[in-house]
Amino acid sequence: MTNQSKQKIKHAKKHYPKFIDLHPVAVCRGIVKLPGSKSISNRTLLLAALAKGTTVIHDLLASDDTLVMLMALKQLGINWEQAEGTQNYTVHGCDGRFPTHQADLFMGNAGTAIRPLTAALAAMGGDYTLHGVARMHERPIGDLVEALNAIGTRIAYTGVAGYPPLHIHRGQLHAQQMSVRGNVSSQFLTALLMASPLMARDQPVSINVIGDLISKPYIEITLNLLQRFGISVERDGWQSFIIPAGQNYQSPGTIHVEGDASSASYFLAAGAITGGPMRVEGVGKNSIQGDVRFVEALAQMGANITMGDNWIEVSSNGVLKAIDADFNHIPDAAMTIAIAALYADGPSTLRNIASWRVKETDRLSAMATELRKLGATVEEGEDYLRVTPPAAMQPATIDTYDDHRMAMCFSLASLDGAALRGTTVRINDPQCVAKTFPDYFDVFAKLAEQTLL
Ligand SMILES: O=C(O)C1=C[C@@H](OP(=O)(O)O)[C@@H](O)[C@H](O)C1
Ligand SMILES: C=C(OP(=O)(O)O)C(=O)O
Repeated sequence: MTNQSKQKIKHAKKHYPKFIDLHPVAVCRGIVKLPGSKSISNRTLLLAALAKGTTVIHDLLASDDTLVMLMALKQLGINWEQAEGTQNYTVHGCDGRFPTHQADLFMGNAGTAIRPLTAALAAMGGDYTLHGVARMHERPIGDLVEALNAIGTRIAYTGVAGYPPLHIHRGQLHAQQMSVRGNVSSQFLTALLMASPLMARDQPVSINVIGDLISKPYIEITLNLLQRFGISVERDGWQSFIIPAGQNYQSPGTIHVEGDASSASYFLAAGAITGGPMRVEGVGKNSIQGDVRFVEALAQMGANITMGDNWIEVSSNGVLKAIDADFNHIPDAAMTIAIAALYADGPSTLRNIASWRVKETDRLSAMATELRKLGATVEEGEDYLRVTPPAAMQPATIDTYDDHRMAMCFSLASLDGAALRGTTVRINDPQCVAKTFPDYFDVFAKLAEQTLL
């Protein structure tokens, strides 16, 4: 990426100070209009770029993760325009072949950008470099690279084997059957699925999943969007997928991005903790995002949930029950449950969340460290977390590890001042929320204001 485009991404960031102090808030009630889904935005951008025809995307997420995808597509020769003053974009598809065959692409820390782009670029072949922030170079990508190189692509590690940066050369595809491990990140399977139509010209492509697949609902998002762009996939459960030969990406014309269900979790939890009612608009019972199932966990904790096609509302009597559940299907929203657990009537256990260790930071370790600062007793297992709420929460300075979800989650420790359960929290380096929700703290503050009116 050129210095100029790096500059643009930097300027797009909302600038928060070095820390934000949040004082106890009594009740959180009101209505929040959600920003667009990160998972849907980045998939849609890439599919629109690969499609034949022009796609108009409504309500794309404005954030670091989508900016790196937009800038990468531009460098790859894709023309797109943003309608002034809106989050609506027109993307002119390349019909399966990027016009530019040489590029140096900065991927920030966006898993939804680097993984699918690696697969698509490797399938086409060329001379491409993909790199990101320091943490991106610690996030595994080896399972994806191995799956692709085994059928003839040429992806090389330019740093540490198994991790970005990567250099993609021109390979020679000699097989149509891929195998990929699914237990580190579902994004590897998503990436192969998205690149498969580029390989299935004359023969079908098959993908076998080796071992367990984590984060399964994200594969449903991928399959749903592939279908909207004209690609049908045959499947045998979560074990194997076949992309029939001769299908090309076709623009659906117009596509609308739902609100982000993971971002919804902070407000929904706020309603459950303080009583609410709290409503989010932009996702509802018709959502294609697995993270809407976050409300099942809140319901299990005793909250009341109502849902329309495009909204979700949470209220409660302010008493939350402890929970012991498997959160493999909603790894991102599960972090919000770890904070809701501070307000529960006993110890809560979050199971099957080993993938937390390879995300924006080691989230199991970070979460345990920061929850303890508030006075909670925390047991950190290899793949689980047990949180025992403190008798009274202690004021704390929370470190965020350049992880947007750490910053957003811990804002909830300030809630329920009415019941004297919330505390003053200082959130260090809050600008990290720019990854998926650049004005999160403004929206959070407005909610507290709405409540006071
Ligand atoms: O495909 C996606 O859009 C995502 C998949 C999940 O990652 P893993 O499959 O690595 O758990 C999730 O944590 C990430 O925020 C987004
Ligand atoms: C894990 C996350 O991001 P990424 O898409 O970079 O994997 C996340 O947003 O919580």
